[in-house]
Amino acid sequence: MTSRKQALDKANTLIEALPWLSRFHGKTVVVKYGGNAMTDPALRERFAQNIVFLRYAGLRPVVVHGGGPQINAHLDRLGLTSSFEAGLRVTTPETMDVVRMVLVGQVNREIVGLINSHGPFAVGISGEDAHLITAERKAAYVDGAPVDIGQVGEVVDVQPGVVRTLLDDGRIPVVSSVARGEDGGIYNVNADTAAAALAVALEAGKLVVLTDVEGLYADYPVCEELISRLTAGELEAMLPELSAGMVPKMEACLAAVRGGVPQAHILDGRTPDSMLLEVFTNDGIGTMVVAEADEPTDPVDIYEGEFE
Ligand SMILES: Nc1ncnc2c1ncn2[C@@H]1O[C@H](COP(=O)(O)OP(=O)(O)O)[C@@H](O)[C@H]1O
Ligand SMILES: CC(=O)N[C@@H](CCC(=O)OP(=O)(O)O)C(=O)O
Repeated sequence: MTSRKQALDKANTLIEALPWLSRFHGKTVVVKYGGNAMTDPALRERFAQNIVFLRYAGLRPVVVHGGGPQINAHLDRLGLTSSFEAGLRVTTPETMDVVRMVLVGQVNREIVGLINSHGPFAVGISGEDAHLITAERKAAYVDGAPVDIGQVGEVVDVQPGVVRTLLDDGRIPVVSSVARGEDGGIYNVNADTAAAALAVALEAGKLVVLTDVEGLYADYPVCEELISRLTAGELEAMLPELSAGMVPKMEACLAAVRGGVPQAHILDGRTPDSMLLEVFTNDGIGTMVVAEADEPTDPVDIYEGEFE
């Protein structure tokens, strides 16, 4: 039986969520779900519950998913290899076929299915649909020298109408990071980059990036100093030092806050309910990026501002 103390603790947790519920009610939250955070079935189910919880709590969640490990597994099965430059997959036409098939045909369907076991919410779309994401060939450099990374896309336009329509209809859009090109081509956009571009276009209240580390470490790969909060300027200064997958991730957070999204978060997708803890409790977890040092992120500051 639940003791009086346990019951009070539960009630206090719910009450603690109240100012956060008030602050984020009706706000769009773009959640980037990374391929490395999707590998455990129990965590995947928990992720779907968290997303549906956000929806019932009155937020407007949009999921943008990756699937790097799943693409790698499929390439392996086909006996194909691919390499990465500056955290981006070198994408030949043959690789592009696999990327599109795995992201749109497999990973997107799995996430939609998981969410829809809780109700008729999720609708899967590709960035190609209704001109949602338009990209052009991205120029890449390694040590200052240009390198050909093939059909990797740089986002040049986002038409978020289809996502807004789904949100207005109470749905949860689940978006694959494949984009159309104005040249008639198809482009492989890093999912962190796609999520940030969509968050800016939707004027989201928050970008949440779920991955397989606690957040951004100042001392990677030692991993003892987690950075809990940093400004866009501080992040920009760190970018040249970052390695591998963290490069597109942190560039995405920077682009989001510079594009007007008030806060961007890197959270550990291996921690059950990290999204709920981040959105609805006073416990800061992971790494938060804000535009300026004095950016108000506590709901109390917001109330004072509003009711003075
Ligand atoms: N400074 C850093 N702090 C944290 N992780 C880092 C850092 N630099 C590089 N990494 C690496 O980046 C990885 C996350 O990127 P990635 O593997 O692309 O994840 P995802 O599949 O979630 O997009 C981490 O697992 C970690 O190994
Ligand atoms: C250009 C580029 O690198 N695209 C990524 C798209 C998927 C992705 O971003 O997946 P994660 O979020 O799981 O890393 C790729 O081909 O792996």
